[in-house]
Amino acid sequence: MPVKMFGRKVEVFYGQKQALHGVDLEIPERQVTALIGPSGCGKSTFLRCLNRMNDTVAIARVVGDIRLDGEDIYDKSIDVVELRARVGMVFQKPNPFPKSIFENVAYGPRIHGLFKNKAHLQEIVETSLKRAGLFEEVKDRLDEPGTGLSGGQQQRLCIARAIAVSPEVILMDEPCSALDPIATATVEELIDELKQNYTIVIVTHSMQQAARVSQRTAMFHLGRIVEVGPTEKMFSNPDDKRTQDYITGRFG
Ligand SMILES: Nc1ncnc2c1ncn2[C@@H]1O[C@H](COP(=O)(O)OP(=O)(O)OP(=O)(O)O)[C@@H](O)[C@H]1O
Repeated sequence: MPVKMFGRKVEVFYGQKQALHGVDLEIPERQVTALIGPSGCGKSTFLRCLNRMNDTVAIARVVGDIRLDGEDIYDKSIDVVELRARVGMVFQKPNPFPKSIFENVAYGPRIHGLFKNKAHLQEIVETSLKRAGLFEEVKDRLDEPGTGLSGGQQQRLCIARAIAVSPEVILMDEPCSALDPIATATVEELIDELKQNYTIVIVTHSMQQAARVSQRTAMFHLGRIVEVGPTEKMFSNPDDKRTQDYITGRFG
């Protein structure tokens, strides 16, 4: 698999406190990479480096080399708005805008000027909702508020919103933690389908979820990656004792 993104010697500081220490990670194209590890080990911090979300945290400082298709995403020439369209994000808590279902998905294409005319915008919205596995459930009420959907539907709406700007990479920070088991299963199936077209990086606290949806897993501990490899191996025969202890529930 070609490498879509990589981080090399990534260090992140929040003020004086160092949250990541020399993290190296390659993200293969069109696969799902899971980031696991105990609370506070730096998973979300690393995820947020991949689309420069840490720029929004005043005290955060990122050091190291992070590349998308070989290009340094922290280079001065990089337009961060454009970067975040290429590397989209889905958050823990579904966060639809207080707008209609249609406008939630149309928002990105509107601000990025990605459509030729009204019919084209409609087509983008419909395709994105279909890819997010939500279209059939909402096609008759596209003008109703996105906030009126169920939690699982809202999260798929947020995935449709991310997809609408044709991202290459989708970052997901515990996307199912606010969902019930049925909605979680639907979103997990969706993630599995999405990897045909997108590179996905997911932070999860659920070992079962990491095992179900990812092909590659990176285990974080105290701001470092202690082990990374094919998910199957990580969960059946890990090399590092900390991985073994974590996946068997002995800590974290
Ligand atoms: N905005 C911030 N300001 C200060 N410290 C922060 C900030 N965000 C994260 N940290 C610290 O950085 C470290 C790593 O946090 P991070 O959220 O990346 O961990 P995590 O592995 O994603 O944890 P969790 O699984 O609990 O979400 C923690 O010690 C945390 O307290």
